[in-house]
Amino acid sequence: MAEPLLTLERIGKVYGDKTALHDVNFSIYPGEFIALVGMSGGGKSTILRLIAQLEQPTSGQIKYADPNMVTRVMFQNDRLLPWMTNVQNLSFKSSDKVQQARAKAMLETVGLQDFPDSYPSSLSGGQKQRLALGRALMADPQLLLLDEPLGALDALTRRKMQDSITEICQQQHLTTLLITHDVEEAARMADRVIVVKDGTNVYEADGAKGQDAATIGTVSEDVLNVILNTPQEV
Ligand SMILES: Nc1ncnc2c1ncn2[C@@H]1O[C@H](COP(=O)(O)OP(=O)(O)OP(=O)(O)O)[C@@H](O)[C@H]1O
Repeated sequence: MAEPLLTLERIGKVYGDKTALHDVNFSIYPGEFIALVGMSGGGKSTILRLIAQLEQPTSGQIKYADPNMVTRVMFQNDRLLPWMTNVQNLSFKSSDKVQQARAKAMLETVGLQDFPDSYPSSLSGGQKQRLALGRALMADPQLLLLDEPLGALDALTRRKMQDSITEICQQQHLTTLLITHDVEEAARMADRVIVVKDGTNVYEADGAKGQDAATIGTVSEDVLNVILNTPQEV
């Protein structure tokens, strides 16, 4: 197996008198799609912020294969720039021809090639998230972090976006970490599903990416049981 892109070792995070994380341990390997699932308040977003180096752990360490690893985060809120056109949101109005060509190609990758010159306000919720994904990918991240990116979408759009994101991540050979409350989403999209509960990773299952509905259902049920009832130490 390849060397991990990063490894969390005995990670703890304390805010004042609140322990958000204690003893989190897992590795992320190149090219894999991991989903972190669990109930609200379990510590998923804190893990993501530590991996993105937006905050430092209180104890333990994160070992990065490349200390200058490029990460990008995609949030539920698209954070697009409303005064720029769609293509400008990707090129940041760069006059560099290569950057402009990359932005156009990226619009195609995320399925928005027909709307380069309109503004984000004219896009649907799903399309805005596609553009936000494209913007994150413009940085060529070694690790893509998805923080509940589909949480605000209606059920049908959400389903379509799950498939699109999985496909794009696979095509681009991205390493991806998804945070979601939605156990079925995790099972459908991920190679590996990690359950985070009460500040620690309590369970891990193979995901059902690219598999049939029955397999997705079995994985979801298994993971849901752990979240609701029967924690086991990894
Ligand atoms: N900046 C902070 N200051 C104080 N407590 C915090 C801070 N950030 C997180 N916490 C606490 O740490 C715990 C874990 O929060 P975290 O947001 O990581 O959980 P989560 O699983 O991502 O939840 P959600 O799914 O609701 O985002 C919670 O009890 C939360 O209140």
